[in-house]
Amino acid sequence: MPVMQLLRGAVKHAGSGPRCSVQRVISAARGVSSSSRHFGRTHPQSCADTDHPKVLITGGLGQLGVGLAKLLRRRFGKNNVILSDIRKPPNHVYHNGPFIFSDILDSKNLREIVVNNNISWLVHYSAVLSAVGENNVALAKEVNITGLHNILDIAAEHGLRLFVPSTIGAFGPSSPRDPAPELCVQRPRTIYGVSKVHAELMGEYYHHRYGLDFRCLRYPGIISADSQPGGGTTDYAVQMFHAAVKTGCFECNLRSDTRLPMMYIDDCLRATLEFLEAPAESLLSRTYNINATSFTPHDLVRELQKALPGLKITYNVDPVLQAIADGWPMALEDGAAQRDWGWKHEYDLSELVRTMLTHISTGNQLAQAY
Ligand SMILES: NC(=O)C1=CN([C@@H]2O[C@H](COP(=O)(O)OP(=O)(O)OC[C@H]3O[C@@H](n4cnc5c(N)ncnc54)[C@H](O)[C@@H]3O)[C@@H](O)[C@H]2O)C=CC1
Ligand SMILES: CC(=O)[C@H](N)C(=O)O
Repeated sequence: MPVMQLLRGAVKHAGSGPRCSVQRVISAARGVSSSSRHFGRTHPQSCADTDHPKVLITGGLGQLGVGLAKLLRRRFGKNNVILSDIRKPPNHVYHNGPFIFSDILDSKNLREIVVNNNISWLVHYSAVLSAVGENNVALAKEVNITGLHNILDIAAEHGLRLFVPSTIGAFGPSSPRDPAPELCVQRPRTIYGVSKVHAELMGEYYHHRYGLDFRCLRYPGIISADSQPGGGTTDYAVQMFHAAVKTGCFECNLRSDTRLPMMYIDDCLRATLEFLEAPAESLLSRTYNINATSFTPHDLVRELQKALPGLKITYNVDPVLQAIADGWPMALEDGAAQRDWGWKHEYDLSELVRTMLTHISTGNQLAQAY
């Protein structure tokens, strides 16, 4: 495909987009002049492959961002990974590496951050999750859809490698549930799910149309010990661990037989890094399922009671959350991720429970010691 034709397409796109200017695309195109780097169809390695990438993480103060920053900083160097969010970071985060304020709805500010810091990889974690989204649809639309549009445009203009997580919530009641394949009917009934299907499709469109190095993993519910979940349907599982250790009792808001795909945070973050580092030519797809374990509240209680026999659980089902969970898959089919970039999970339910209990108990002992 002649480069000029592609650039014309890019300029046309920029002119019609709400926040793109032709000037910016022309500047991007200048960087392309000797090859079809940014908007070409050749799907190039968009970061400096011989160097460490310079990574920006949006929404970095949520359940996943701080852990990912820690992992990426170990690999690429502390100053090459910038966390950002619209909230004030706790002291330990502030002192552990670069942090800046960034509202993804402010595309000018976002663009400045990308340019001034020479960003080459963007991990887009900002989002409003399923439970909060059903409570505030307008906010979910703004953050998950308008915010994503800003991110896509900036990533395409500046030739970034862009990672956007999707979720089990991108499937719905009419999707196959056990397991959900990579490609199937996706008709979610939450604004969160709809926005994530939109993100998958828009990212893939930008990849095919402009050569954006878009990468997307559908995460299961993530279980972590030292970061709190941000308002999702799978939050009960993380809360149950903390309550089990601290008080010995817990009221669960999902039915005891609700089976959902879950993953320990270390598996999730490792998957993200391995996928980000995978050579572009090995990726036959741009959106992959990843799977680890699946359990019900009842399974989790049984496993926890092996270590904490006195644990008492009651059920007070939230009908909104239950309806969401009932429309989600019980497991994800992740053969393509295994085949294309070598994905393999490490934590099954018993290993996950053992690790979580160790972390939470140690954290509590340390907290008591101070
Ligand atoms: N935690 C989980 O179980 C799963 C998470 N994911 C996805 O992974 C990503 C990260 O998830 P979590 O860390 O759990 O989310 P979270 O809800 O804990 O954190 C999201 C962060 O986004 C920030 N944010 C909200 N509005 C913003 C704005 N306008 N500008 C910049 N930041 C803004 C919030 O302040 C918050 O720190 C999300 O995209 C989520 O959909 C997908 C599947 C499972
Ligand atoms: C599975 C997710 O995407 C998230 N944890 C939620 O429950 O909304």
